[in-house]
Amino acid sequence: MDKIIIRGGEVLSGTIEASGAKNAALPLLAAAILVDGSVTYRRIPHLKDISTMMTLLAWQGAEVTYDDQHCLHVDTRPATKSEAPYELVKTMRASSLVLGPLLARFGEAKVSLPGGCAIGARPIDMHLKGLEAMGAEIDVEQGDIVAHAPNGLSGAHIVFDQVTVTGTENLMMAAVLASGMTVLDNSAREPEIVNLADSLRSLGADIEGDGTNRIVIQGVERLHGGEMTTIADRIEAATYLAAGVITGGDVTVTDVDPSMLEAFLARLKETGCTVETGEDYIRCKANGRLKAVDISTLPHPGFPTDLQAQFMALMTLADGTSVVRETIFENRFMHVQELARMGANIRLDGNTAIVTGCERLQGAPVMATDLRASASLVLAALAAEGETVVSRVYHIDRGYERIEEKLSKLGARIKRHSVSENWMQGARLDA
Ligand SMILES: CC(=O)N[C@H]1[C@@H](OP(=O)(O)OP(=O)(O)OC[C@H]2O[C@@H](n3ccc(=O)[nH]c3=O)[C@H](O)[C@@H]2O)O[C@H](CO)[C@@H](O)[C@@H]1O
Ligand SMILES: C=C(OP(=O)(O)O)C(=O)O
Repeated sequence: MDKIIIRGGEVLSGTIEASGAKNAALPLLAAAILVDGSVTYRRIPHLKDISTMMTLLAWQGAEVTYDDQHCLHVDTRPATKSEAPYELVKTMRASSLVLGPLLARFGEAKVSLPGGCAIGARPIDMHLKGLEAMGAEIDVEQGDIVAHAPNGLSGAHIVFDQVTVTGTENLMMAAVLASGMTVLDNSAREPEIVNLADSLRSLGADIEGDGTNRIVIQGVERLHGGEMTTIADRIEAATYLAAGVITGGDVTVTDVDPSMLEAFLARLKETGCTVETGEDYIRCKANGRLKAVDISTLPHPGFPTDLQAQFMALMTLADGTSVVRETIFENRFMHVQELARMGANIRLDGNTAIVTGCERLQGAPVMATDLRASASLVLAALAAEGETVVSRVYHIDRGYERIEEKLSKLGARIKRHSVSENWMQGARLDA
């Protein structure tokens, strides 16, 4: 288990490129199961969840080859297994994404249920209800979802009770090869869903309305091979912009479409930062102490839950009191206690955190508990006085490609140590 050591107090400035998005690349990779041909993937981030998905596809019998770190080829035509076993997918929440594609392709699937995680329950009942409406028979046996559609899937009208990102992706993929028309109402509108729909269309799928509440899919006989390119990781981009702002700096992230981050950038402007955007870049510059701003997480185009922890880190040093409301995940406040160890003043009340900005944070040993909670600790550490040691950084590695390298490029003093080394002796950055 690696640790990241940060000596705070450096003002970050400069320019970095956004990586491809984990949350877009995973559904694109799952979609390979539907394709009767070879798919070339571009801008695939080098992350643990991605290698888990590739291992799964290879285990099912697909040919998976790397061109370089960010480009790979997947051909699922040789695949014969319609399963996603626990041992292979237990660390990847997105394992449920292969359920729709496997069922569409093989008429059967056995997929290990994603467990709960630190941020809360991760139910998939709406995915299952949708697949049943399309003709599947589904049982849960010993932690696995066992699904059959011996006569194939048929189009259906599905109204989601609640906006679900993975649910929308799963049913959209299942519907692409189903017979007839599927209508998905109250669909999620995240940019990652548009990325998936665009990619599937380029391989022959008939999908309309992605990016809106209603998606209409007319099933087709087959998808042909081709290319899929992952969109920029908007959450990663926003995290680096926040790193600039929390240290009083000026950071530009390139290769990212700013329209994906409107809610976040609007709140950042309210804190008093200067935000400049171009077609494919975002620049944020701090102008003195941030002002406190309230946020409430919502499905896209609302403020993303995946940025709640990072925004809270900014608010720990803001002038005034901000109210942070989490409406998507009941337990996504694991960072609060760790931020408190660094001197933050945060009171929890149900799904709301009341953050009273303080003058300074102090470095401390802290523990990462989930992906974005870890990012918030890194942000706090960059602004804190002294040294912070963040342990359990495997959480960060699920979503941030080369984080030390990127932050170092912006001027941060950050280093990774593996516990196999004597990190207590070798870790200090003040040499
Ligand atoms: C709407 C939303 O912001 N979704 C976030 C969610 O996506 P993810 O796809 O993981 O989760 P969903 O969008 O499906 O879940 C949204 C909400 O619906 C509930 N639910 C979902 C499916 C289901 O069958 N039954 C059910 O009750 C969940 O408990 C949650 O409260 O986590 C990802 C990782 O942090 C984020 O990138 C997504 O932005
Ligand atoms: C929690 C996240 O991912 P996952 O759904 O893979 O757990 C995230 O991307 O913030």
